[in-house]
Amino acid sequence: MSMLSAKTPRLRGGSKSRRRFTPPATKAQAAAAAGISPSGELSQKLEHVTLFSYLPSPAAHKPFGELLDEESSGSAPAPAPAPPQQPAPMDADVSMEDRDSCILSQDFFCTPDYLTPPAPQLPSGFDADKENIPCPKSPEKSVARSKRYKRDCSPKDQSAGFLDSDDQEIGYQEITPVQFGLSHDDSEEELMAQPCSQRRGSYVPQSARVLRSQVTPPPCIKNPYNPDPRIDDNVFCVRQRKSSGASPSIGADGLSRYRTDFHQLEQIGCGNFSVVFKVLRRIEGCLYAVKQSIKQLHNDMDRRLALKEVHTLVGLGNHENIVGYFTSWFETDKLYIQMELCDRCLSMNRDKPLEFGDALELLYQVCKGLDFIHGRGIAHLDVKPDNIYVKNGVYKLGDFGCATLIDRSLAIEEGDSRYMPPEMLNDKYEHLDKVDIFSLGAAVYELIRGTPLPESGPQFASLREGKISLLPGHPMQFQSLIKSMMDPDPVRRPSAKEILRHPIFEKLHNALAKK
Ligand SMILES: Nc1ncnc2c1ncn2[C@@H]1O[C@H](COP(=O)(O)OP(=O)(O)OP(=O)(O)O)[C@@H](O)[C@H]1O
Ligand SMILES: [Mg+2]
Repeated sequence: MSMLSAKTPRLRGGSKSRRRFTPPATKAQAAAAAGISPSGELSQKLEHVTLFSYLPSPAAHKPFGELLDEESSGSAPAPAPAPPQQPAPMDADVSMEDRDSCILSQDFFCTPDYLTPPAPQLPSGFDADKENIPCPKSPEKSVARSKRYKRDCSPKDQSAGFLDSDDQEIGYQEITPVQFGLSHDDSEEELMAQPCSQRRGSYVPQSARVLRSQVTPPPCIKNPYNPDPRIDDNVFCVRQRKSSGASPSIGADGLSRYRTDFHQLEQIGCGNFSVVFKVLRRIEGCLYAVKQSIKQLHNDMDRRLALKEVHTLVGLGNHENIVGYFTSWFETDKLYIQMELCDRCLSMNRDKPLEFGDALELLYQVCKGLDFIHGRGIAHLDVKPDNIYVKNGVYKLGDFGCATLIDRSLAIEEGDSRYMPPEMLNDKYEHLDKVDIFSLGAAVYELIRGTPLPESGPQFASLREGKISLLPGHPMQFQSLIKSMMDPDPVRRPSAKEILRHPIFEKLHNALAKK
């Protein structure tokens, strides 16, 4: 009986859905690795975050709204008598979680959202009836990576995608965003400022708003050692219309780090969870890609899930065939990841089938990337043309949002079902490295044929039974390699290392050796 007939393949809300599986026996380890335990990674990975223990006063634990109530009514209840000194709770996990959430909501996300006003702005005729006091809206719960939807975010629709996401946050937070002085390279900030300036009940003090309106982001500085022809020289000519005073430090006091450090050029991509922009780092005069989460990450769990990608990239280190990582930070409840800028991803120009030479090169280089990550005990789990980028002819694996440990000690999140092997559909996770091999085989197969892989139906099933159509114009040796990568049995699929040693790459090896 084939693996597929053992269990009907499930469709997960379309090809883009992801499922999360946490092995019951390893949940505690997963939590520890996610930084929930006292020895978790979070404190080590985020340079500016210190997860030390605050010993907050009872007031410090009060919800923001309650503190506002007390201040505004001027009748803060007398503080409760100090409780007798209690020994620290024995449940280390619980206490650590408390401490984390305390830090995460203040120190960690040092953004305008968390500025505490000197007094709330109450409507006139306030009658001291507490129930009538306007409070900030409660955050809506969101799940970082479970609700997948793909918005129309073609690179042409750049501003729409960006403003749309910002509108959401403005609408929800009722906060005046950073308003830089408007210079002609900042039309986007100008647009952001408009709806907010008309809002009532902002929780940002007037003085802070005035200060921000006088701040202009630092200019972009040309780097003479990096004459990048992709950068339009006009970017460097933008003059500051207003003086910002000590502009280099403005990122630290709640002002936008993104806008302070980067000049946004254009949107270059969009996934189910993120929008990616081509940016110029002002101080360096160099181009980067900055990936910004679409959804606001309101709660700790969302933020930890989003950080998985960052932690994987940091854990992996550098490799030519893995997209380069620089830094990351949270801002307005979104995660920003600064990465190496690539020219495009492979799903662009998909209408033109990949030629044999290019397919071979692609297979070889991505296998080198996979061999590197598998060697470090990590599986990508979302290998597909969308997540393979090209830069100067070099193929790079990106989007580590689904990556996990091969030993299954972390939660497993499935990637795009079009490239998913049969064992994943049957909840068999014993050979996670071979999941990547199947997905790469399927991606190359799709790119060679030039037609999208099915999301369901008989063709979807037969591909997972090892029945792949002939690829005219491609050597049989190559076709059988692709077929072996898509073998229904993960054990029979070659490893990345074995693929790299395949005789078909001999010519490539020789060419490389001659260089
Ligand atoms: N470093 C980069 N350089 C150039 N383009 C990039 C880069 N990173 C991402 N992109 C583009 O942005 C798109 C979306 O990025 P990414 O896949 O990381 O987002 P995602 O929301 O995690 O996607 P998914 O829907 O696959 O989960 C990519 O398909 C690619 O076109
Ligand atoms: Mg992606």
